[in-house]
Amino acid sequence: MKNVTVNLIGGRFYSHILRHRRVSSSLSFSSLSTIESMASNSLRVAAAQMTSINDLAANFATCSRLVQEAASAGAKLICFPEAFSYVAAKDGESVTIAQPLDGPIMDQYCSLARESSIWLSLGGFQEKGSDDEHLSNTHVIVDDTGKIISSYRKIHLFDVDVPGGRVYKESRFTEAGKDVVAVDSPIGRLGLTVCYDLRFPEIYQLLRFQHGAQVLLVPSAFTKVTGEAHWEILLRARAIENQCYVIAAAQAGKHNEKRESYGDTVIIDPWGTIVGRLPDRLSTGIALADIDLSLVDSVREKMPIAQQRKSNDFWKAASL
Ligand SMILES: O=C(O)CNC(=O)[C@H](CS)NC(=O)CCC(=O)C(=O)O
Repeated sequence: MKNVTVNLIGGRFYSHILRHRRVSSSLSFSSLSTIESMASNSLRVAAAQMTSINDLAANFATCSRLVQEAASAGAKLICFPEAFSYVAAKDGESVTIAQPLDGPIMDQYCSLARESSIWLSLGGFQEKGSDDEHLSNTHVIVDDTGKIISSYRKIHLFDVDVPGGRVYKESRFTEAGKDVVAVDSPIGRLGLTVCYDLRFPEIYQLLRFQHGAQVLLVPSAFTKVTGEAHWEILLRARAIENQCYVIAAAQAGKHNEKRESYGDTVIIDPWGTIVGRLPDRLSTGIALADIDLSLVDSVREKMPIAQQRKSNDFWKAASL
C-alpha cells in the first residue's frame, strides 16, 4: 500500500514537471529523457502551498505531510509560506502564541528537518518580540540536521488600505527587522525576504549585487485582491531584474471568516520562466523544480547587468 501511494505521488509530481517543461521550453526533449535528467539532478526544491489556520498542531501536521512528499520526490529544500505555523482568526491572537526561535514550536520544525534530512525555509514565523505586545515576522532557515542556520526579520510591514479590501496594520503587533540576510545552502546562496518586501526592489538588488544571492525566497500570504493584480508580475520582475531563481511559497484560500489568501505558489528561473507551479492556485500541496546554477551563470554572463549598472554616485551626479 505504501509503495502504491509513493508511486502515485511520484507520477503526479513528474507530470507537473513535464507539463511545465513543455510549456516553458521550445526544445523538444522526449518525456523519458526529461524525467531521467530531472532525476539525476541533485538540486531539486519544493515549494509548499497551504491554508494555515489558528491551530498550531493542525498546521504542523500539514507541514509534516508536505515535508514527506518533498523528501520522497528527492527535494533538498522545501519552502513554506509566511505564517505557515499559525494564521490568527482575531487581531492580536498571533502575539499570544509567539515564541523565541529556541522555543518548542521551532524545535518541532527542526526535528522534522532532521528526521527527513531536508532543509527548510520557514517564512514568517511569529517570533517573540522585545515585549509581550510584539513579535517579529521571521523567516528561518533550518539545515538538514535540524539546526537553525539563519534568520531574517521582515523589514517592510504591511500597513496598507487594500483597494476594495480591508485595512491592514501589521506594525500594530510587529517589530520591523533591520538587517538584510543571505545564506549559503546546497541549492545555492539564498536571499531571505517575506511577502510585502516583494514590492521593494532595493532589498532584492542588495541581496543579489551586495550579498551574492542566486535564489530569492519570498514566502507570502498575499491578499486575494492584490495577488490577482500583482503577484506573478512582481515575482517574475524580481527574477528577471536580478537574474536569480525566485521561490515563492504562498498561503492559499480561506483561513477563517475574515482572511483569504491569493495562493499560486511558484518557482521561477533567472530568465523569468515559471518552472514550478501546482495545477490549482488554491490546493494544498507542493510544486517541484530543479535549480540549475549554470543557468544563473549563463544568464548573467550573456547579459552582464552587474557590470553595466550605474553606481549610487553616478545617480547622485545625474540628479543634480
Ligand atoms: O499576519 C499574518 O498572519 C501573516 N502576515 C501577513 O499576512 C502579512 C502581513 S498582514 N501580509 C502581507 O504582507 C501581504 C502583502 C500583500 O498582500 C501585498 O503586498 O499585496
